[in-house]
Amino acid sequence: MKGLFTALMVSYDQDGNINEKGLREIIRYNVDVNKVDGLYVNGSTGENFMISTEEKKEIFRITKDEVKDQVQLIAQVGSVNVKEAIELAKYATDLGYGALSAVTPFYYKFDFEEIKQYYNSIINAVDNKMIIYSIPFLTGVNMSLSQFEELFENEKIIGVKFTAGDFYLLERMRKTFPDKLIYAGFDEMLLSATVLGVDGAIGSTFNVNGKRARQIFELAQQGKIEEARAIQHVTNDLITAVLDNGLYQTLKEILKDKGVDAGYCRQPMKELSSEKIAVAKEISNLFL
Ligand SMILES: CC(=O)N[C@H](C=O)[C@@H](O)[C@H](O)[C@H](O)CO
Ligand SMILES: CC(=O)C(=O)O
Repeated sequence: MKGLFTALMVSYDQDGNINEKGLREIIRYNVDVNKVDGLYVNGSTGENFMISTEEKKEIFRITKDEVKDQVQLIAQVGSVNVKEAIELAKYATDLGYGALSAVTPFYYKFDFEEIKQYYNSIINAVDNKMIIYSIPFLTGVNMSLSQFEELFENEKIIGVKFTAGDFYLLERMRKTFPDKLIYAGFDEMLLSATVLGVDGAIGSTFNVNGKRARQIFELAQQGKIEEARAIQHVTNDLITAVLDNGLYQTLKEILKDKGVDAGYCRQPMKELSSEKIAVAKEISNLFL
C-alpha cells in the first residue's frame, strides 16, 4: 500500500446530493490523468463528516465499481459513532477495499484508553488492516510516540496518515516504526516528509496536482533535492492560492475547468462567489 493516494473529492449537486456521474469522472481523472497509486475514500476531502451512513456506503460502492482493481483503495470509516464505523468497516471490507482508515475520535475529549479501544473495536470486527488518521489541527487529538507505539501493538494497525507539521515526531516515528506505513498528509510539506522517509502520501490537492506530487516524491526519494524543491515551490504557489480562495471549492472549480463534473460542496460549506470562481480559473490556467 505504498505510494501516492488522492484524498478523493466527491461531486455533489447544488442540493447536496451525490452526483454519481461526476464522482465517476473525478475518479477517472485521478486514475487516468493524475495517475496516482490509489484513492483514499471518504476522508475530510470527501466531505465525509457532513454526510449520512447511506451516502458513505454509496461513495464506497461507486468508487470500487469504477476503479475495479486498477488502483489501491483505502476506506476512511472513522466516526464518533463506533457502531457506524464498524458497519462501514464491514461494508468496505466486503467490497474489497485493501485497507481501512479511521480518524481519531473527536469532539469529546476522549482519553487514550478510549482511543485505543475505538481502534481495536473497529479493526478487530473485520478481516482487514487499519491506518490511523491523525489530523490534530482539525480533531484536537495529539498522540505521543509511545501512544502510537501502543496502538501499533495490534498487528492489524499497519500505519498512520500523518497530517501534521511536527517533523520531530515524524522523524521519531520513522525511526521507531520501520515496518509501519507512514503517509504524509500535508501536500505542502511533501518534500520534507519524503526526505524523512515516509512510505507514501495522501492528499487533497492530488485531485488536480497529482503529477507534480509524483515528481516531488520520486525526485526526493532519489536524493535529487534541488529538483524536488523547485517543484515543491511551484506546488506551494498553487496550494497557497487554493487555500486563500477556499480549499475544496477551488479544487472543484479547477476540476470543472479541466472538464470534470466536480459539482459543489456540501453545506455548511458555501458556494464560491463569481469572483472566486474567476480566481479558480486563473489558478487552473496558471498552474495546470
Ligand atoms: C484537511 C485536509 O484536507 N488535509 C489534506 C490531507 O490530509 C491535505 O491534502 C490538505 O488539504 C492540503 O495539504 C492543503 O493544506
Ligand atoms: C487526506 C485528507 O485530507 C482526507 O482525509 O481526505
